[in-house]
Amino acid sequence: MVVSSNLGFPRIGANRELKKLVESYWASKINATALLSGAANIRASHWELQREKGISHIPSNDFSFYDQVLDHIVLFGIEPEKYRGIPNALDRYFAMGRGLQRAAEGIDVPAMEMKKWFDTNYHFIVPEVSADQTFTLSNPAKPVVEFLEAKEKGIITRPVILGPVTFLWLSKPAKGQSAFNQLSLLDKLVPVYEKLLGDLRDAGASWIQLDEPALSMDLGSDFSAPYASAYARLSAISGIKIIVANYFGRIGANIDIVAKLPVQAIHADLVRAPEELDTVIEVAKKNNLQLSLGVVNGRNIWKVDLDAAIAKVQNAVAALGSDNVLVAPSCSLLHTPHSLTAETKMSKEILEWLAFSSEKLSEIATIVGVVRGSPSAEVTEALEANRRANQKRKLSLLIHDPAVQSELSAVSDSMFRRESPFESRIRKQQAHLKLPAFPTTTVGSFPQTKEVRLARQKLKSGEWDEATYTKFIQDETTKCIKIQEDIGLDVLVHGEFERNDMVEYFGEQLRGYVFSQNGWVQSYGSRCVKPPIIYGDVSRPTPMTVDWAKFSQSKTTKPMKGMLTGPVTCLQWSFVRDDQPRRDTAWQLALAIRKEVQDLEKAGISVIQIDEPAIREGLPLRSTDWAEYLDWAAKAFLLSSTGVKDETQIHTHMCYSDFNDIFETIQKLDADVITIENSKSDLKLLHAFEKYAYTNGIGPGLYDIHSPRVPSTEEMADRLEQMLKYIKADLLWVNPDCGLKTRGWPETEKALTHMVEVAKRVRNKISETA
Ligand SMILES: CN1c2c(nc(N)[nH]c2=O)NC[C@@H]1CNc1ccc(C(=O)N[C@@H](CCC(=O)N[C@@H](CCC(=O)N[C@@H](CCC(=O)O)C(=O)O)C(=O)O)C(=O)O)cc1
Ligand SMILES: N[C@@H](CCS)C(=O)O
Ligand SMILES: [Zn+2]
Repeated sequence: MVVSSNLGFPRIGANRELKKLVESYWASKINATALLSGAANIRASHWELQREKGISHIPSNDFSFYDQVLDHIVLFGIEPEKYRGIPNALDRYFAMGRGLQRAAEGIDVPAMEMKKWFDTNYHFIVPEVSADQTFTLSNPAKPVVEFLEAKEKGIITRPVILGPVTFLWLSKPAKGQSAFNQLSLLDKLVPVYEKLLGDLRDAGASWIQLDEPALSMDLGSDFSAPYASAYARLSAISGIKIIVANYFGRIGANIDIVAKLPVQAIHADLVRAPEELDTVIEVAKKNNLQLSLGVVNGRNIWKVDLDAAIAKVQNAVAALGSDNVLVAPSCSLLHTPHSLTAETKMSKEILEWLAFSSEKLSEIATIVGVVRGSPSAEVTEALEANRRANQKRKLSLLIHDPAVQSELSAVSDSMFRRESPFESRIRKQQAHLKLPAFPTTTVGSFPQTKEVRLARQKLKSGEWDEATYTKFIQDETTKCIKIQEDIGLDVLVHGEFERNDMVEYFGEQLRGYVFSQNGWVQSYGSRCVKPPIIYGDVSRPTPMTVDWAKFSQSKTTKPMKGMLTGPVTCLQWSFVRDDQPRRDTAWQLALAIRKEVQDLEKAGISVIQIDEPAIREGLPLRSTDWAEYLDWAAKAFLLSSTGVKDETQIHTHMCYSDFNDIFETIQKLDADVITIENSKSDLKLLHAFEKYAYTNGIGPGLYDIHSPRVPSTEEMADRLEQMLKYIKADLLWVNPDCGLKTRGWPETEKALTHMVEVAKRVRNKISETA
């Protein structure tokens, strides 16, 4: 019988209960017991929900207090040395995620590096391994504990574990270690998996899901033998069935690796790679494998086309037999919100086109109900409702806007270029901005305190009127500007207090977008985002940020940056329509932002930052697809940014990624200044400058903003010294890694004071030696 299955459920809870629990624990408002029991309640309700929805293979160990990769670091006993002195296991765990500073106990540890999880907006903690690394299974082991927890509730789950090859592929050499082939550690890691799988079997598990999304990447033949040998050992464990899950992309040439895996089932992402259906069926048939078909999109929120999905499943059933087919989401549902239940305010017409995680489970159950034959009345009605909804979406008058389409077709080459090259622009800009050497700035946001968030909640609930809210935000902005002046920063920002989020805020003001009330998705740790939804052609009915920019500039004589989110980031961090190429949507966004940039310039704003933190994240997983993406993505940024005079200084900002791969594209964006994350990745970014002589202004972040830890002046001065080895002094800016919205005020002021002190020191040093 065809099996309904799930690869992972969003862990934050229907109303972000996990976020609230974890943050209360960090603030010492609840103790560990309350945290643990709250978490157990969340897990129980998710397992129950999946059972009610009719899912047979329900995942466990998809829950995490911070990040699933961090969980594996603990599971395999490879916490870096510097955290081992922290006595309490939970505090040690969180310290790795977010750093810990407890002066009284002499504890001062930074967070481990965080990176984007493949091409998603989820961030994972990067495991650190040394060439002589040893691994031990933690006791108790989290996957076993959570399996037993579900079993006690009568649910036999399918534990989800990150596969050994992907785990090592994601890891990096520990600090101080020179590069080595992490795969060489596989032989030492596999015994830990053997023990874990054996323990899970003894606990009563029959299926285990090993996630190997590295199979979506360009791996090369070096990976073939390690995959084969690791999985040969794991499949020798009797009494357990293994499903290897690939997601986020096509398997491509790695199909040769997959075909040799001696496991019981494979999962393929047929949303990202629909063209691979025949290939995976063939491989499954030849190798006597069960096949899990990822036919419901785990990365987007549109209702599935049930007929198309059913046809794919029927194909597989015809070839493999119904006992060998599983129906699944394309990837874990971690990347879509919990459920549509709370959406009471969205346009009914659009709401009907959507499916969040819970609704996706129903879609899976419906597919299975149909392919099993003799569908119930409920299944038949679900199928018909799906057909009606998708048909209505196709024909809806809300989607197409001829004005936007004609503007898009009128885009010309000159709209991708500034008037003059950087060398002459920067002279004109400097004549008017008169900035010192090593100008100091910040990336945009300042602490989004509880008060700021509550103010917005009061506005939403009607407790405050618009005028009261605006006055509150104006006061916050004014205070923030004064603080920056007191600290001595050179180019100021308004602090972004009026924004709930850097993408959602724009989504709320653009046509072609709707936003949800409760469509939260985990971004990292306890932090969530509510991606707005692009359902149609995008345009800007009225200026979006000009009033705030004018207000802020009026409060200071220093340059105030206009602050916008770039088109690729708006695209990447929204749920995007799937009925036209992403390029077209990005360029529509770019045209809207271009108008905003021009309006800011007209309003007297002479420095405008267009953030593109997600440009690297959008890079396709396979390098053969890079050139096409990079071309349209760079053009989207250029389209948004080049419609201004030479005198207007365009900044951009990037974070959360390894940028070495796209350095040439960063140069092509031709921003006058880029502030770019750098501090957590051990200055790896700077090595790119050995290859490429970057020609425009650049501020590699001097400190990590994800941790409440205050970096010392010396620490940042050292970093700046390092940077000077790679970057010409007259191009170098001094700034943090990213915006400060997640920080508190006390640490923000201290850290920025140290940072400005560093800039002053280096200016003095340079003028002494001149
Ligand atoms: C820069 N980053 C961003 C990414 N993606 C985005 N879409 N946006 C980003 O900024 N990806 C990469 C990184 C990830 N980094 C972060 C950093 C910080 C957050 C974050 O702080 N998220 C907030 C939610 C932000 C938000 O939308 N706030 C709203 C609603 C706030 C709220 O929860 N209100 C409460 C009431 C008030 C209260 O009690 O606090 C409620 O409704 O119950 C707002 O400000 O109005 C978070 O809290 O997680 C995300 C990604
Ligand atoms: N301007 C934004 C960029 C974050 S990536 C901020 O400062 O929060
Ligand atoms: Zn950033």
